[in-house]
Amino acid sequence: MDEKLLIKKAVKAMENAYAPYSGFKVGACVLTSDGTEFTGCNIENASFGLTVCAERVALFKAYSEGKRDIIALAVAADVDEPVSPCGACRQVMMELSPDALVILSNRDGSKVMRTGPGELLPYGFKL
Ligand SMILES: O=c1ccn([C@H]2C[C@H](O)[C@@H](CO)O2)c(=O)[nH]1
Ligand SMILES: [Zn+2]
Repeated sequence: MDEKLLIKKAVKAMENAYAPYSGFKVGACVLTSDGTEFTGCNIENASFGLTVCAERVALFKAYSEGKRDIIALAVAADVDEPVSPCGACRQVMMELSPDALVILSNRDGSKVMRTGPGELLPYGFKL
């Protein structure tokens, strides 16, 4: 797996962020076991609670195309330090991509953290 390339794609997806309210742009790129990639960006709404994060957009795109075997998820935001996913995305990652390598990046891939859903959400809720 080319982690650098996956980060690059997350950084690129950030450009499509629709974030007129927060100004906080995020991009994501999911990689599945057959090599397919799905990008995502955050999409905000005037009714703030309807906002969807970049991570969930990318994960939902993969699932909606029948690709569930997610091996990696790169996330990048337009900030100096690697982005930290919100609690909702951690919960979704735990269920939809439990074994994925999660790569968190800053705006240009110069600072990166490697983690996973289990580490991001210890004792996460399960049914
Ligand atoms: O990991 C994160 C953190 C935040 N956001 C989005 C949600 C909202 O549009 C904006 C500010 O919270 O950033 C993401 O997409 N992913
Ligand atoms: Zn989120």
